[in-house]
Amino acid sequence: MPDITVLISGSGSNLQALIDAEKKGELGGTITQVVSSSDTAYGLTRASQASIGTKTHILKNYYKGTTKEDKSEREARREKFNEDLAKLLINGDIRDTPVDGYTKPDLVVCAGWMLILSPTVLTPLEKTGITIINLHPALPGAFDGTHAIERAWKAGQSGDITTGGVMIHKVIAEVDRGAPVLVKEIDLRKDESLDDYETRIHDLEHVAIVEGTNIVLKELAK
Ligand SMILES: Nc1nc2c(c(=O)[nH]1)N[C@@H](CN(C=O)c1ccc(C(=O)N[C@@H](CCC(=O)O)C(=O)O)cc1)CN2
Ligand SMILES: NCC(=O)N[C@@H]1O[C@H](COP(=O)([O-])[O-])[C@@H](O)[C@H]1O
Repeated sequence: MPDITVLISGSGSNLQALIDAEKKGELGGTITQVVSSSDTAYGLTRASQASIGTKTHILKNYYKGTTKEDKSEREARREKFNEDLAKLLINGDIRDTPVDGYTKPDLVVCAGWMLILSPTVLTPLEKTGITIINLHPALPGAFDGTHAIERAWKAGQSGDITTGGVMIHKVIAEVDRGAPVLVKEIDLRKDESLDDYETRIHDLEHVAIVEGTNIVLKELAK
């Protein structure tokens, strides 16, 4: 079975959907590690409870000793963060050679990973044959980036759009513009609260993340 690494930054409810699918024999791969950009992410607890190995890779640790005004220094630190993330995923640690016993993933799933992956990450992974996909809580070409759920809801309430949704897409340098793997639409309802819309979106995500991951895993098996 293909090995999967899941990238998270927060609650990990989509990671939990993948864990639950694997437990039920409904996931075409094995989640072998979870990498979090936050050391307080509840998703780390979910992974540990499922006996999945976890690692953290935290940008603020690279920024230590700098301030927001140190823009060029922080850009350099972020590049180092990205270089090390690529090594972490490929080698199992931020070293240059593979860790004994570590198996690199076939697929990386961004499930609420809230950092832009630069070419410094994407290029080495592509060269190593690792596919990366992402879950985004909006439709292709709409509301790229962060806070997409609230932005779509506001557009629905103002009547600008009548359909929202989620997608699983391949990850490329251009954020949220990679080829869609799976798109699921829902209606936007006038006078629906943001909380209620968000609940419907999350429910849809938990189906889409499993379905979309399985679609890609089937592609990889060809
Ligand atoms: N190169 C790519 N990287 C990532 C993609 C992608 O499609 N291409 N998808 C994202 C996930 N995501 C939306 O689905 C997303 C997450 C975060 C951001 C963003 O602007 N992050 C900021 C920090 C924001 C914050 O701290 O609140 C940043 O990285 O500086 C945009 C889109 C995963 N990465
Ligand atoms: N642009 C990326 C983005 O907004 N991702 C969103 O982060 C949440 C993670 O939830 P989770 O940690 O409970 O899985 C999900 O709603 C996901 O769509």
